[in-house]
Amino acid sequence: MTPSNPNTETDNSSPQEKPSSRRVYLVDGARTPFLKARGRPGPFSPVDLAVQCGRPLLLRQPIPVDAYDQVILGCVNVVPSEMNPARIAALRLGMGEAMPAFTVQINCGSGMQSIDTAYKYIRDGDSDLILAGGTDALSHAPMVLQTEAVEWLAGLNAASSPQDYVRQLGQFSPKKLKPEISLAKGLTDPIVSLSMGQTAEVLAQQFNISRQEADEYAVSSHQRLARAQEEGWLDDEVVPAISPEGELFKHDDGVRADTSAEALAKLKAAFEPPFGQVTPGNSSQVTDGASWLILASEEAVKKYGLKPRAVLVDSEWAALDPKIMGLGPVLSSTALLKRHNAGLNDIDLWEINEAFAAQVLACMKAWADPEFCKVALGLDKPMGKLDPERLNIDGGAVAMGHPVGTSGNRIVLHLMNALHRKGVKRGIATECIGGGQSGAMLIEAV
Ligand SMILES: CC(=O)SCCNC(=O)CCNC(=O)[C@H](O)C(C)(C)COP(=O)(O)OP(=O)(O)OC[C@H]1O[C@@H](n2cnc3c(N)ncnc32)[C@H](O)[C@@H]1OP(=O)(O)O
Repeated sequence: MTPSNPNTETDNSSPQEKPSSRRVYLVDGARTPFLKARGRPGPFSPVDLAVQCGRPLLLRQPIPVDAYDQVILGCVNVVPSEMNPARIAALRLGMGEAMPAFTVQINCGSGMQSIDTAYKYIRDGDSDLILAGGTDALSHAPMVLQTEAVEWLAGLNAASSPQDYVRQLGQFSPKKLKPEISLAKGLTDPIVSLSMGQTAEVLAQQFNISRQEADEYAVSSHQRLARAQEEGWLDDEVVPAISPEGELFKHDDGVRADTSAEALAKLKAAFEPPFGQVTPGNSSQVTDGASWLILASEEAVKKYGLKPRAVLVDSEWAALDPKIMGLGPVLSSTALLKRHNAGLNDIDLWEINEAFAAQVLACMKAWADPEFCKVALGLDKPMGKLDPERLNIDGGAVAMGHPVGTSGNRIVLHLMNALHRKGVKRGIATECIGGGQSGAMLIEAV
């Protein structure tokens, strides 16, 4: 199974030929700690999370909060009490009644889509300052009644006589009231009827990824994140969150510094029991969290005396068979690399969102596979081996979790900070997207 969608064909124009008339800067960003969903609604709704990290971010920049042109927020699991969370967040952040704000949803790409939309508004001269983010509280994903239960309740409401009412009551069975968890539905592709975890199993098979390889990758994700927390490398990026009850959350709480390949080997397959490779230990965790980035034009940088951290150089989206959605990063980022005449290791740092350990490993193997590169990417020779020391250097979603509408934003935010810490220039952040899409962004530290 190899992608061959014409949308993945790269255009060979140089970056100068794109209509990029204005530079777009990434000025600053912040996120909440990522909090593991533990079977009941967590302390924060999607908007609460966005406000928790948005407020300190806005306060630490010398920009009046009403000077932004707009607010764009990715969110997958919008809760019914927070329709258009972007606008609610903007108002709760005190950005003023006149602040336009809209929400974008492209599954796991939502937090990156908000950045890309902001980038294009600024690049094309329509805006100068945009707050772009992502938020999701997966622990708040609603439980929904099955159609049978809804029909029964409708019948009860429509009863026109006491006899009708009693007859309808007689149709009741407790089984009807068993709720459907909307999250499990949302994480299943409706076109190919595979859960996201099953799509990772497809890739593990196709690229011969062993359980051990996936588990070892997962251990390294935990170790890298634990180290980054210990060394304070996330202190600029993660702002503490305080619940209405006064509980303080300071760190991503899914990390397990003490995990080991031996412990992971004991876990049962989560999606294809009993023989599948994908387990709770080598999957991204189901999590709540939010992230924001401030994007600005050169004019806004000068006007407010901002100190930008990176330039957003270029972005790319790709689409492919939903069954192999996890290979999306290979398509979108190879298109970026081609356009900028770069190889995998010409990029100093990579963030590939860790939907599943096997999925990230499949991307690496696809780039090294001559047949895949020929058929799917139109290349005479393979892209080669991406140096693992350049990839997800401070861990990823396997260790910290994956609030789906947020992660695309988080990886760009973290890449910007990691480029600075390491004193290097170019980075690509890329992610797969349920439904068979992918986004990639090339940024350069300034
Ligand atoms: C485009 C995209 O991005 S697609 C991706 C979208 N996101 C997803 O699909 C989410 C994927 N992940 C999931 O669905 C869930 O995490 C699942 C189903 C894999 C696992 O869910 P849960 O069973 O709730 O996981 P949980 O964290 O409780 O772990 C289950 C067990 O494994 C153990 N475990 C998990 N990780 C580790 C670890 N690193 N080390 C040791 N034990 C571990 C837990 O302790 C737990 O054991 P227990 O039952 O004895 O307490």
